[in-house]
Amino acid sequence: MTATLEPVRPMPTAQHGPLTLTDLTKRYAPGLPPVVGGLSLEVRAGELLTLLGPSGCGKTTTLRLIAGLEQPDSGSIEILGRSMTAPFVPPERRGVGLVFQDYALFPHLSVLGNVLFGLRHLPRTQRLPRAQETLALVGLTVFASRMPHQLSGGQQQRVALARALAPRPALLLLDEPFSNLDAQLRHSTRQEVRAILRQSNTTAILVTHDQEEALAFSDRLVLMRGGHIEQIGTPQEVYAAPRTAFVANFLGRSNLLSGTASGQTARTALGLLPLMQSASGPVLLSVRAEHLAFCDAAEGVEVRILSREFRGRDASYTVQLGSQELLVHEAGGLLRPENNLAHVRVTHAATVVRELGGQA
Ligand SMILES: Nc1ncnc2c1ncn2[C@@H]1O[C@H](COP(=O)(O)OP(=O)(O)OP(=O)(O)O)[C@@H](O)[C@H]1O
Repeated sequence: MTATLEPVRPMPTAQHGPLTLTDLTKRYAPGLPPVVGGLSLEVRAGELLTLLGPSGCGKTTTLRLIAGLEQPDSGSIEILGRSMTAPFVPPERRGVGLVFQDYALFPHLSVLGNVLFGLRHLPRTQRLPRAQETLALVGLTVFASRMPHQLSGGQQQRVALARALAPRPALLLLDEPFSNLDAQLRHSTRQEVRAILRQSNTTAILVTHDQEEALAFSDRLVLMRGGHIEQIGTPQEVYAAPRTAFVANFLGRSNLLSGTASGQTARTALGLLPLMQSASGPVLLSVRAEHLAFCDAAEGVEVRILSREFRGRDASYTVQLGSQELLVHEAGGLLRPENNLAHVRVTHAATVVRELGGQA
């Protein structure tokens, strides 16, 4: 992976980002709630953005709308400042590359043939150099004459990536591209693809329902729920400061705890907790499972260990505090027996996910 790929398309200006979605709405059937409802989003040049959310929240539909494979009911899509929706621009004229989970390589064409296929619009003399340059970018030069079935899943996915990148799209759309790969290959392919996109300064949108993938891959992630954006931000921002109980639970494991806030602290069943943001009155707080720690009796509150699970790098304990069950993650082995009393304390400031007296 030593080659670089110079963009030939006009670089987006401050006014013309690679993609702007405004109030995008899509219903598959009249009368039913929209699958994508009033979604607005600005994607920045060279950004790796992830659409993350539970099954059926509208991720793939959003991607298909951007690609032109579906038409929105209302709202607009602009790519490099050009409207795709008024009038409707067909997929092949959008300058958008697509990579799907099933690679969709042509089985009867070699690796080089697959990459050349997407370059038919170029003058003949430019096609071969461009295909070779792109194969070098994805580290597959030595496999150019192989047939797809002679490659591993990860290599096939890199061919699919090369085929999508070769025309130098303004925007690359990746729909669950790693989900057909086993755990180890999935991890290494994800890292390789990320490095390739960075190196070619490609703007890309990844769809996934895998939170670990979204956290590792994205510059910003968009957490979707029921066709709308629940929260958008860098992975660190969204993980550290979930704005709603849904986000807190979807991204990582959180405990939701009620309390009474007064400025930067709240009184809860776990004692007086520091808060990430100030609030007053009744609140719902999120406390990450890894922000609860077992401790000596003098430092924490008493809980009963109900069950435990070994997870490799840590152990997960379900403990009972009064009528509430809490999740505690502890690094190291499976050290604590079930059905025993223990003590826990909170090690980090809690996040206010809802002020119960006022607005959400
Ligand atoms: N062609 C279609 N006709 C009717 N309903 C559809 C169609 N495509 C998707 N849907 C419905 O729209 C909703 C959103 O689907 P979509 O595929 O966008 O979700 P998703 O977030 O990508 O889910 P997943 O992670 O399971 O792929 C789902 O309820 C789905 O059943």
